[in-house]
Amino acid sequence: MNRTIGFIGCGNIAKSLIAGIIKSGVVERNQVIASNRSTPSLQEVEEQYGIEITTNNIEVAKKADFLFLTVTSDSYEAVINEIKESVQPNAVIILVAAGESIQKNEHRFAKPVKLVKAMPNTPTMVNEGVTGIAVNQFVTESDLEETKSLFESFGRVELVDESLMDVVTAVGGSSPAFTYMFIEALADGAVMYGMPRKQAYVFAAQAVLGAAKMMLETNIHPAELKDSVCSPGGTTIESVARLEERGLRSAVIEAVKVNVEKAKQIHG
Ligand SMILES: NC(=O)C1=CN([C@@H]2O[C@H](COP(=O)(O)OP(=O)(O)OC[C@H]3O[C@@H](n4cnc5c(N)ncnc54)[C@H](O)[C@@H]3O)[C@@H](O)[C@H]2O)C=CC1
Ligand SMILES: O=C(O)[C@@H]1CCC=N1
Repeated sequence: MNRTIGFIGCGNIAKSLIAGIIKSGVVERNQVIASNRSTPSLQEVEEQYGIEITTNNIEVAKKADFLFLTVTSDSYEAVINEIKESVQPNAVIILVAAGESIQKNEHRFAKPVKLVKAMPNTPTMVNEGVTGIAVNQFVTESDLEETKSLFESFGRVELVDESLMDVVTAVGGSSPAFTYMFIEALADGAVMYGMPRKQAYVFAAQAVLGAAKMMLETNIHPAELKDSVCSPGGTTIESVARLEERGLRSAVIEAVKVNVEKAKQIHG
């Protein structure tokens, strides 16, 4: 891709996206530039990925064909006011922050700009991301194709109606955190019975990875896949019954609910 990719804000999600982009080879290292308020995270990405770094947001805005706004939502207004006169007229600006809508940010730019609302997740770093995207009316078909191939270079992409973006935040953006909690708990159980912790993490993480892959590759309903693990009179159904008793499913559904409510609060 003969494009410059810019990041304003170089925290956790920017670092995951930069890793995904560089590892995929979709652009060369010298086609990626990132800015941040402070330097430690910039030095980290410079050392690890050899990209260009700066503490000057305007420099990034001037250079970027694809401009990721990877600061948290409380900095959006200030950052947009700082850069809005410097962005390239044809730049595609990618809003990554939870609760930041296309409409709110069109008002901030106060001129026609190509806006993409994107909600990625950190597994982007290892080429297994999932990103939901929605676009405004100034994004052309070819911009959309390029944007999709950028995100596809490090994972899956789903085009969604913007009204579903807070749900994407919960089920795609935040859910790796819930999954790590599940993996950790599974490993804790194994450690309780004497398994070395390192080995317990291998079993727990690989089982989660394998189960997810099996579902995506076979398209079999998760209930059917679960049933095929539960041998009659066996061990698994004992655990399934206990997880139901302790409300695993309703706890997870509640987790999605509070996530969506929080995003709505950020919308204002
Ligand atoms: N962490 C994640 O897994 C995901 C995060 N997001 C969204 O991305 C946004 C950023 O999240 P994180 O990366 O987790 O936060 P973070 O706190 O790790 O990164 C934000 C970075 O922006 C920098 N920053 C703040 N104000 C700035 C300014 N005026 N100019 C330049 N840099 C500035 C901070 O120094 C920090 O390094 C959030 O709004 C979040 O909703 C979206 C998807 C996944
Ligand atoms: O915690 C957050 O607000 C962001 C959104 C998705 C993942 N992290």
